[in-house]
Amino acid sequence: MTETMIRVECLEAHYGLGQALHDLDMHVGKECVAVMGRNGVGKTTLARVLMGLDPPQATGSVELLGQSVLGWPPYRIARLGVGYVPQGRRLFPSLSVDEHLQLNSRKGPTGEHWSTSRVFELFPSLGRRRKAYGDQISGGERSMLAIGRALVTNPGCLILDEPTEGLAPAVVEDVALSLKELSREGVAVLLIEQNVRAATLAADRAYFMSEGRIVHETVDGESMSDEATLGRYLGVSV
Ligand SMILES: Nc1ncnc2c1ncn2[C@@H]1O[C@H](COP(=O)(O)OP(=O)(O)OP(=O)(O)O)[C@@H](O)[C@H]1O
Repeated sequence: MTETMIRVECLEAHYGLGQALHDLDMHVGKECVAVMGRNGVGKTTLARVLMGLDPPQATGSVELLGQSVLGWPPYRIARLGVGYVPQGRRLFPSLSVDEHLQLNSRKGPTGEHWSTSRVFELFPSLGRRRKAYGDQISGGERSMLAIGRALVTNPGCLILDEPTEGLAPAVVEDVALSLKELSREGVAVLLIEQNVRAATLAADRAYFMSEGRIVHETVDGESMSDEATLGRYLGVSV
């Protein structure tokens, strides 16, 4: 058992009177763990709670990199060494690709391993668009930039909300394998995914969510792309 980098206990989250998360427990060590589930089951809500984003309102316990962070503002959680790739990417139209990366580059819990040039090695097509602005790049390039922007903070823990959405299959594989590699380097990676291929390639194990609850957790040796599991929790066939 590796050191626990993300620990969630008895987590509940509400949007006003509506409850989106129920009694969630999960833990992530220096590994890549996928969170899977259909649309609307609460995956983004979980990411927002971990990052301190409001709404929703949350109760319970969230420990990131050894600190109890529930109630902390997002900037403080980011400074602790938690990288975040939001759904929708949140890029700035008036900043170039280069500027997005330069603004976020810093030494983090894992040192200075991820530089701008290493991001461009990972995503060569993004490197060819380095002078383009945030609103001039394709959906796939936006995903790559959002991931790169999180990587250059050299996070100890990385939370990604459907990072492969909109990416071509070959790039999905590159991203998934680089997330796996990242986890091998000691980063805790929480990968929210609906792309089964990406999750299977990147993650060591998976939690499946339904209606705001964790309804299944893969056990040692259990495949997360098992046909019955995917049919039951994602409604897809392989
Ligand atoms: N800002 C909000 N205000 C009120 N309810 C919300 C808000 N955001 C999400 N919800 C509700 O919370 C529940 C969980 O939504 P969430 O976005 O976390 O699901 P998800 O699994 O990430 O879905 P998707 O894969 O479609 O992004 C849904 O019922 C959704 O309608």
